[in-house]
Amino acid sequence: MAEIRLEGVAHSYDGGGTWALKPMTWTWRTGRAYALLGPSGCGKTTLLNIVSGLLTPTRGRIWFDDREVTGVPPAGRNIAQVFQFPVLYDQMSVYDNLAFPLRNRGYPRQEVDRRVRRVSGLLGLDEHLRRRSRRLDPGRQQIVALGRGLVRPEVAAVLLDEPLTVVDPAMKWTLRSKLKEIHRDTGHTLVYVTHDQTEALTFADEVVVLNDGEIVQAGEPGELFLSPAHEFVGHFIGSPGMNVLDGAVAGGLVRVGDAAVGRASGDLPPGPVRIGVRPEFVRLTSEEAPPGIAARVTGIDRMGAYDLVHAQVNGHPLVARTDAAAVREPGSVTFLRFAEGRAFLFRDAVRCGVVEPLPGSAP
Ligand SMILES: Nc1ncnc2c1ncn2[C@@H]1O[C@H](COP(=O)(O)OP(=O)(O)OP(=O)(O)O)[C@@H](O)[C@H]1O
Repeated sequence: MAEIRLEGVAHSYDGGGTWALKPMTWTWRTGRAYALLGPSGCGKTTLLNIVSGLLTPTRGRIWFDDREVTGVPPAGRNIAQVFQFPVLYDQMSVYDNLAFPLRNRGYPRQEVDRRVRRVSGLLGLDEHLRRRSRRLDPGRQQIVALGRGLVRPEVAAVLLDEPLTVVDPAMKWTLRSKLKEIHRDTGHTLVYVTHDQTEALTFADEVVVLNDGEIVQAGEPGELFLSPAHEFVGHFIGSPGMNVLDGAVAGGLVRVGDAAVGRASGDLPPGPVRIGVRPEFVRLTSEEAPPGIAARVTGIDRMGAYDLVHAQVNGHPLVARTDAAAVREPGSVTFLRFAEGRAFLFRDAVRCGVVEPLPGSAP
C-alpha cells in the first residue's frame, strides 16, 4: 500500500481548451476508505484513471510514497481497478477468476486458495465458485469482479468506479457493508467513485466532493453535513439540500432584507453574502422577537416522522424540517431562527463565516 499524492494535477482532453480536472494537490492516505462523490461529468473517472495510469495528466505529477509514477503505465503501478460493468474471463470458473490476479503474481497454491475462499466467503460466492462466470447474472458477475479487485493483499490501492451500478438495490446495502468489512480486514486504500450521496456517506471514512473538476471539500460524512465549506456541498449532500438566502453584512450584522439575523463572525468586510442553512437547523416560531425573520408558509409536506415546511422569505423559497404534524397552515406567517453555529456565510460559493447570535437574543 502507498500514500498516493497528486501535485498540481490537471487534465484537458482538448489540448487546453477546457479542463476536465483543474489543478489539484491532494493526498490519498494509506489504508483509508474514500468516496469520491460528485455529479455526472465532474471528473471522477478522469481522476481515477489518472491514479491508475490509464490516463497521463496534462499537467502535474503523481507520487506513490516517494516514487514518482506520472509516466508509469498501469502495469507498473500495482493498482486494482473495478469498473462499472463486470470485466471477467467468461470461460473461467468463478474460482479461477478470483485466483487469477494471485496466480499471475506467483502466489503459492495454498495462499491462493486461502485468499480466494476468504473473499468468496465474504461476498457470498461460495456456492458459485465452480460455475463459469458467464453463467452468472450481471449483478453476480460484478460481485466476482469486486472480489478480483479485493483479493490481492499488497496493492497500492483499490479503485472502484461506480461498482454497484448493475447490482440490484437490495443487494447494494449488503455489498457495501461487506466492502467495509473487507476493508477492515485487509486495510486496503479504497477509492470508491459514486454520484450517490447515500452510497458515499455510508461507505467512506472520508468523502471527497468533486464539482466541475475541483475538489470543493473533503471530510468525514458528519463534517460535510454539519459544516459545508462550499455551497455545492450544501446542495449536493442532504435531502433536501441546504437553503440559501441572499443577505448582506453591514456594521458587523447579517441582514436578510431589513431583519438582522445575527452577527457576522470574524472581521468579514461589508457587502453581499449568501446565507446557507440546512432545513434541519431552521427553527420556526410564532414569536416576532429578533432575530426572527418573517416568512410566509407556502406548503407542508407531511413525511410521517417529520414535516417539511416550505416558506417564502424575502422572495426566496426556504424549507424547514420540523416535528411531525405541527399546527401550521399554508398562507400563515411564521418566524425563522437558525440554530446557533449552523448558519454559514458564503461569498463566491466558498464559506467565509458563520452567523453568530445577536447580543441578548433568545437561543
Ligand atoms: N475521452 C474523453 N474525451 C473527451 N472528453 C472527455 C473524455 N472523457 C471524459 N470527458 C469529459 O471530461 C469531463 C469529465 O468526465 P468524467 O467521465 O471524468 O466525469 P465523471 O464525473 O466520471 O462523470 P460520470 O459520472 O458521468 O461518469 C466531462 O465533461 C466529459 O465529457
